[in-house]
Formats: sequence, structure tokens, C-alpha cells
Amino acid sequence: MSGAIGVIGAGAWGTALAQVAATNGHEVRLWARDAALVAAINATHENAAYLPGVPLSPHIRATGDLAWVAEAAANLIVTPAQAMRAVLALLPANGQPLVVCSKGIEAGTHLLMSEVAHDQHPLSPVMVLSGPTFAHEVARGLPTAVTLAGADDVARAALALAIAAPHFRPYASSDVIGAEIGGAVKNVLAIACGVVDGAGLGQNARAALIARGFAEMTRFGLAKGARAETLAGMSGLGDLVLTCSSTASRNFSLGVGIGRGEAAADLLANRRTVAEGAFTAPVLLEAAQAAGVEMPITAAVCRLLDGGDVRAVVGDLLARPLKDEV
Ligand SMILES: NC(=O)c1ccc[n+]([C@@H]2O[C@H](COP(=O)([O-])OP(=O)(O)OC[C@H]3O[C@@H](n4cnc5c(N)ncnc54)[C@H](O)[C@@H]3O)[C@@H](O)[C@H]2O)c1
Ligand SMILES: O=P(O)(O)OC[C@H](O)CO
Repeated sequence: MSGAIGVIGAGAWGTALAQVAATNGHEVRLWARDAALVAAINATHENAAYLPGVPLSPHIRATGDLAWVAEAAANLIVTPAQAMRAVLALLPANGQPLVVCSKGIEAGTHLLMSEVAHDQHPLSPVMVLSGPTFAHEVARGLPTAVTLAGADDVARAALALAIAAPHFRPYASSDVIGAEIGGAVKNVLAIACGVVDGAGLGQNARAALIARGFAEMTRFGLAKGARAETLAGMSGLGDLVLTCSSTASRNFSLGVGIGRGEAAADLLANRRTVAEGAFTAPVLLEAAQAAGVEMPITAAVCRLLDGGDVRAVVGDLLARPLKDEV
């Protein structure tokens, strides 16, 4: 793939991906909706608001002009999930490949982000880039592997070559739904693991939540047409383990606060960066109920986000009737 690469969304992850795309010498057009952020990035070659302390490549140019970004050879979409449809509606449709890098499910429609992208840009090949990827590590050049999923083999191979770098290794997949469901569901489960940490419930409980959470992810994924091996790969289990293990995760950190007894509404009101699991949880629960899939951990996270008492919610989760593991 020759030519510029567009990145839409200049938060931590969009900026880190811009840095990856610039590694191979591509001109990178990084779109932000906030004019002050655009000016600051271009003046300082740093995104101090969302990815502080990382000197950005001179190949990256921030912009507020979506038409200029749309002329690039491919566009990586990295807005918060619930904002994606509105931003894509403003993006000129050139049939350019679109790469969904956000993790979530659209409220109201229950659509995955790739489905939203296809709705808005039916002529574009749509891909999904997902995996265990803390932005600050990727931006610093630490080794990272991702799943790059897409049905169009040619577009996917071209994009993989364009973004692969010595520290950044994309693995190809044709399972778009599986790659997306892993990333969306793990954010909800990371909140649950953070609650365990904040409430001091111990490492056994955290490991049990990861294992039972993976069972939930798998049940939901299979019901939606995902492949089991994708859910067990980087975009599913890999990302689940990462996000459930570290306060570097915004979702895990949100859970820690809830587990310590802080009100979820206050924690969310005081955030500047996005914790997608808080938006995904109620949508995921609705989608699971519609599909007839039981997701007790997701339901528990929803109760906690609605202000439920931690001890009561955990007690109810543990008091469910005994059942077979599989
Ligand atoms: N940070 C990570 O390590 C990471 C890694 C992989 C995937 N992701 C996913 O990428 C997506 C973006 O995350 P992030 O970490 O870059 O978020 P962030 O919180 O760092 O930044 C969010 C960005 O979106 C902008 N924004 C907010 N509302 C908007 C709107 N309505 N329209 C357009 N722009 C808007 C903000 O101004 C900001 O620039 C999320 O879905 C997240 O789950 C993040
Ligand atoms: O900080 P989080 O919880 O949004 O997680 C970031 C990435 O999704 C990790 O892969």
C-alpha cells in the first residue's frame, strides 16, 4: 500500500497507531475533532493530552479536515465506539479501506463497529484491528501482536504490510465478528476484575472471573457467529488477560474504584479518557438476552454501574445454583 494513511481519532490509541503507521515512512494524517488538540500536536509533536511523553514522528500531521484524511490509502477508525457512526457520517466515502480499531457495541442497534462502518460506507472494505495493546506500550515501541481481521484478502494483506513493524506484528484472520466480540466483551470483564481488586477479594477470585468471563465471551461469540479459535486468540483471551491484570487499563481502574466503594456515576463523570466497558455493558446484556445467552458477570457489572452494592452483587453471583463447568 503506497500513499498516506489516515487515522481518525487522536486519543491515546489513535495517536499510538499513527506512530506505528509512520514507522514505515508513511505520511500519516491524524484527525481530531478538537482544533486546540490539532494545533498542539502539530506545534509540539506530542499529544500531551492523551499520550504524554511520547515524541511523535515527523511523518504525522494532525488535522481537523476529514476530507483530506479520506483521500488517504486507508483510514484507521479510532474514535470512542459510541461516536463512530456520527464521525463516519461526516467522512467522505471514497471506497477507501476502513480499519475499525475501537472496541464496543453500538447502543440501540446492538451493531458491532464493523457493521456500523459497513452501514455508513457500504463500498469500503472493512477490517478490524484488535488485540492486547496498551497504547503507551505500542507508542514506545514495545513488542505487540494484534489480530487484523477482514474478509477482503487483498485489502487485508496490503494493510498488514503497511503497518507491520519490528515491534508490531499483525496476524491475519477472516473472522471479523470474532475479532470484534473479544475486544468489546473483555472491557466489561475488566471492570469486573477491577472490582475484585478494589474490594480485596483476592487472586483466586480474579482468576475465576477471567475463566468464567471467557466462558461468557465464548457463549456470546459463538451465538453471534464468531469462531472459537478467534476468541481464544489475541483479540479475545489475549486482550482479556491483559486488561484484567493491570491498572494501566482504564476499564480495570474503573472497576477498582467501584470495588473500593466509590460511586460508578462519579467515577465516570470525572474521567476524561474513555472506559468503553461502561458503555458496552448494558448494550451487551441486552444483546445477550436477545440472543438467549446467559452472561451473569456482565449482568453483575451492569448492576454495579447502576449503583449496586458490591458485597450484595458479588454475593448474588456466588449464590447462583451450582452447575456444570462446561
Ligand atoms: N488506549 C488504548 O490502549 C486502546 C487500545 C486498543 C483499543 N482502544 C480503543 O480505541 C478507542 C479509542 O480509545 P482511546 O484510548 O484512543 O481513547 P482516549 O480516551 O484516549 O481518547 C478519546 C478520543 O476521542 C475523542 N472523542 C471523544 N468523543 C468524541 C466524539 N463524539 N467524536 C469524535 N471524537 C471524540 C477525544 O477527544 C479523544 O481524542 C476505544 O474504543 C478503545 O477501547 C484503546
Ligand atoms: O485501557 P483499556 O481498559 O481501555 O484497555 C486498552 C486496550 O483495549 C487494551 O488492549
